[in-house]
Amino acid sequence: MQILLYNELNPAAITGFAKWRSFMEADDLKSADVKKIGDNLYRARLNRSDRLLLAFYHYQGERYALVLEYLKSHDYQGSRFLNHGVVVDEDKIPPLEYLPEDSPSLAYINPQHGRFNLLDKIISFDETQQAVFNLRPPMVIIGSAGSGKTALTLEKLKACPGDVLYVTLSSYLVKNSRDLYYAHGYDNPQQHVDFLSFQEFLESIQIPVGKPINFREFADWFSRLPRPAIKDAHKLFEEFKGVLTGPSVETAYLSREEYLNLGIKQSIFLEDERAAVYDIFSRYLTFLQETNRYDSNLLSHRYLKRVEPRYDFVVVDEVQDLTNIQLFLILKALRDPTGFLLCGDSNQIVHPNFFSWSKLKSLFYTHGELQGDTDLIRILSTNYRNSPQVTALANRILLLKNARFGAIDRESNYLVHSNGHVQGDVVFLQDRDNIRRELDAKTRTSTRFAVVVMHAEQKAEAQQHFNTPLVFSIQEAKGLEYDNIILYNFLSSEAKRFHEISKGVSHADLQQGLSYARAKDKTDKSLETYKFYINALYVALTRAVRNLYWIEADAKQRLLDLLGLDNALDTLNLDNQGSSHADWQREAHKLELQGKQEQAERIRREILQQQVPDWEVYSGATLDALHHQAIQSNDKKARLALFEIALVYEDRQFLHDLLLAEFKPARHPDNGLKQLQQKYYLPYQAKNPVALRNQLNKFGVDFRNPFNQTPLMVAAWLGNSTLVQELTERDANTALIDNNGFTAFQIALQQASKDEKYARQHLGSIYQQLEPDSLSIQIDGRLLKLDKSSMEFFLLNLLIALFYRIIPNNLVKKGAFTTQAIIDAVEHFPNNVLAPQRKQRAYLSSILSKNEMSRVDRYNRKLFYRLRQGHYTFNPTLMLLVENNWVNIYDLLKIDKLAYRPENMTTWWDNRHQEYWDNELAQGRAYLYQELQRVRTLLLNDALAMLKILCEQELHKIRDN
Ligand SMILES: Nc1ncnc2c1ncn2[C@@H]1O[C@H](COP(=O)(O)OP(=O)(O)OP(=O)(O)O)[C@@H](O)[C@H]1O
Repeated sequence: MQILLYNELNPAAITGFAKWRSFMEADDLKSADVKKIGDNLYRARLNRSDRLLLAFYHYQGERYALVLEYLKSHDYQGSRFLNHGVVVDEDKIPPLEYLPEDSPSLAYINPQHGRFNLLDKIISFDETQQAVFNLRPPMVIIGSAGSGKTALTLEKLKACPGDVLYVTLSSYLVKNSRDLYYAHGYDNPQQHVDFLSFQEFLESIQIPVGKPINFREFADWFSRLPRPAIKDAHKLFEEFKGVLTGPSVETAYLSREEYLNLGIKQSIFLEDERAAVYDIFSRYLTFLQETNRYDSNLLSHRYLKRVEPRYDFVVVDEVQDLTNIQLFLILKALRDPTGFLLCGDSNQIVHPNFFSWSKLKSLFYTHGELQGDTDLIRILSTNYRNSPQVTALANRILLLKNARFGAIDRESNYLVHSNGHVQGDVVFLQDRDNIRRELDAKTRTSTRFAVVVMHAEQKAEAQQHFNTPLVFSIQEAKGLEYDNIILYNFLSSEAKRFHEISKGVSHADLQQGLSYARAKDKTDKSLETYKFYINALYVALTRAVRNLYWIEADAKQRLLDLLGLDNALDTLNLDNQGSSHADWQREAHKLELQGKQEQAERIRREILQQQVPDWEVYSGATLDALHHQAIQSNDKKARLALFEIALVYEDRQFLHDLLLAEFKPARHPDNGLKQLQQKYYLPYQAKNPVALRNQLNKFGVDFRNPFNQTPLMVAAWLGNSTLVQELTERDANTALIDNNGFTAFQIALQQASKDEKYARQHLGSIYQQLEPDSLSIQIDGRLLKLDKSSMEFFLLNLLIALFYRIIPNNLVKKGAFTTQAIIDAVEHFPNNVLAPQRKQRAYLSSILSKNEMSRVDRYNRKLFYRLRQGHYTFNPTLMLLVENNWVNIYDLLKIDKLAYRPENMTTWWDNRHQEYWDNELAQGRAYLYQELQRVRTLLLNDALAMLKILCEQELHKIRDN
């Protein structure tokens, strides 16, 4: 057997490793003392106290033992791979006698290299990947889709200490990469990583005023222009982004003269159209201003003055999707201008954005600190995702592109080898009724088949034949992957253009391989547009992991022949393909995260047949209306509803109002609670929650009950870990809030802080599922993402959860949150939720004071305001991103709702001495309001004074000139 070692392990530091290794290599399991402790997880004994964790795999007939972790002194508790709290009773486990027969196989193992890397899965880098991994930044990694760029960059990122940024355009990719980085409990105290979308990166410099403009809004505005000389909104939008505002880093946008003088290959519009384009562009600038929208290129240019160097290392993924100015802005955030790694694939550009690797290089040499001929670029050419059959076809497209247009630059000039661990097929089909019917009938309910067309307008036609909700235009398909892709009339819809593209190219040209030569016709004005069509085709078919079903009405097109597709089948026989309800729910969720709302909604409507509940959900305005109706008019139904809400949210004011209105049940909240349980919450406590599952299927996983709670919130409230698990598997949204402003996670923290049994028995098993990845906050007008791995994330969530419970009783003494209150709240939290060192008084006090808003500290998140010594409340200017809206913390948590709970009283509705305490608390609340207002005024005055100084400086400058 062969032994591979996790790349972060140092064998020299593992006592007894060499001896143990020799036992394993000789397949002597007995001497190596191996015992199975989990799913493909084994422990081996090195000596009396130290252990190794391993897993077995095979690859190409060979067996491998992969050493994952070195556990000193039986430290199973500290393992990344074991559930915290797990007890491994070694004496009770028999030693392993034979190697497991069913060990999983790996897609690839590099026999030259005794190491492996680990993200969500084991990765053994091939020689090229390994060579890149060993390089020092700066570097640029180019590779086809599925060549391991993201995997490699993330591994590279882990090796960089300090403040690190991972940034890319798509927020879905950001989430994915973040999950890969933290997979299997990865933790690196040497670095602080921000995972940001480009939009978030802009917001982290300063939250812009207004909203970013998107194509839909642009097209809407454009359609209202009186008789514009240019008709194509999409093309214009691309020109504005890619030509007028994107490329230059010196000016925000090209002047009319500069634009009119652009070379023939620098614009997608002909010379005689450009004056009209510029006229529309001028109006576009006014439109942006008038509607409070911003263009991210123009904003990037403005932010060049504002961005500060704050990162030691930056990774930019999918760099080809960014414009020069956007990239330039990102790199200006570097402390050392050479600390970057960019990766991308110019063949995947489906916008005419004039990107080329050589232009990118010149950006660094002209504006960056790079000198001479630093060899920045590395190419990855093995594909680990697509089947060899799909890769072979993709390669022919690259050859054709090269033969027709020449190399755009040397760096885009490479073919791809398939790793070949998945096999598939390319099936070329005639566009006939029987074929479409067969495909539709067999695949319409499968999440593994998607239809791709060239233009958005073609989707309607495709949808007449294919009933799957998974129909995408090429713009939408970018970044997606499916086992099977149906390419529908991709060429026939643009037959003329593809005919142009294939003109003058022969089979012999494609035999010659790639050559680095310029395009045959240098004045070819349509090059950039054609490049878009050929790239679109490349992107479309590389979405197929295994099989491609390519249907064309005109199967005799020259380009098809060049690709070796000369014999279209006119019959097809497929096996029935179908996916489960849960698969479709997951698919809808995934598409939603990727911003593909249209397809996600179709899945929900047509496949999941989701409905909107027929009951009223009370929150915000509907709750106010209910209150009015219940109290002002003698409406029994409304009174009962308000009573139930009072019980759910422990709202003393509502209860009080109902008592005054002589609603009798309000005198006996305990009876009311019992009925409430029966009426609403029993399904959540059932062992086999059939009724609840029916509701989930009917209304979706995040439906709201009348009290504005989602099923996940209720499950968290009850501490029902089986249900939390089931809901998380159905992708329940952890970011939603109830009427208290609490997420399911905060509800669990609140319960655990007041109930020892809950904390000990339930919190540990639901915590990770409920915990959102991060919390976005706004401080000093800038976005900050508090990652869940940080203590600030934990503390802020905890204090939000404790707000209504802790603050009132302290406020009557003019106090707020104290370290002691936090210690009491987390006392029974298990160690996997909060490590013992994080429960220590000194540590908790240091986190509170480090994040006090006036404290000078590089990592101060300014979360808290010190009301008096040892007493903290939230910074009054703190904003949180809640359900996609920025909300001030004191609009989320309402000071008016604070209610005093005397310690000697057993229930929250006990109203003895209420008047006295209400009075006391009213004074406390007035004090808190006053204090917060004072802080806001101080900050405002400071800001005004600063503004005055800046204005005066500017005035002086103007006068001096
Ligand atoms: N050496 C390897 N051995 C096995 N699997 C690998 C290897 N390198 C990459 N992979 C896997 O191949 C898949 C594609 O990798 P990755 O997503 O990093 O590619 P990419 O180049 O970023 O693709 P895209 O441009 O489409 O985003 C991933 O599942 C990754 O784990």
